[in-house]
Amino acid sequence: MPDSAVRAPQLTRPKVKICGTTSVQDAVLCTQAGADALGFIFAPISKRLVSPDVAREASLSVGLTVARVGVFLGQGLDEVLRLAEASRMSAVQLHGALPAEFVETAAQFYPVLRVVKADELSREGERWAADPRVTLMVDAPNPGGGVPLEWEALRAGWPAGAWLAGGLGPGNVREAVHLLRPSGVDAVSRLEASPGVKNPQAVKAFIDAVQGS
Ligand SMILES: O=C(O)c1ccccc1NCC(=O)[C@H](O)[C@H](O)COP(=O)(O)O
Repeated sequence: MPDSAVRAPQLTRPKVKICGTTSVQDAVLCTQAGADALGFIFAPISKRLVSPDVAREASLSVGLTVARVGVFLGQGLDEVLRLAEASRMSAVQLHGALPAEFVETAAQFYPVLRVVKADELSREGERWAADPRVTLMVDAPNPGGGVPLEWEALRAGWPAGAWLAGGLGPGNVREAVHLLRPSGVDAVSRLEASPGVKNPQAVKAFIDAVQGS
């Protein structure tokens, strides 16, 4: 059966989040290329770690309509909220094994992009389905690792509204969007010249590919 016979056509294109912003210059570059959201990584283990001061300046440089998402892994709630506030984030992205209460409390302050692994999707999808403050994002086990997921295997249980990350780039994002119809896509590794530094051509090609999908 052709794909068009089993799925309604997507009426709106997925939002595009470009992660790992470490400079004002790259924040402006991604915004001008058409990004809907920029990710700023505050997880200390990341090779794309950004300081709150730079994130704040970048956040204030991109105008009203671009979301600024603070990315956290292995950090306490106090630290998440403190860094998000200091750097003028408009949302938080929470990785790792966390109790639902953690996510719930964070959602009282910021919209949450809750990152889950493929095998957590069903349980977490049910948990947050009725909560508009929490959006699920499915990512590879190693965030920022540039490794794509098995999209076909995700199709059957894909929840409405979920976002997709993991090894997306200009060359494969159209296929992923076609298969899963995510509400948003997120990428970093395949859009960089080096860790933490964007490749302008790759950023533009990625956003253009999503907008044309
Ligand atoms: O990218 C990192 O270094 C990182 C480190 C720790 C936690 C999260 C991290 N990235 C989060 C993202 O949102 C990435 O864009 C996402 O994992 C996709 O990355 P990639 O597969 O490289 O496109």
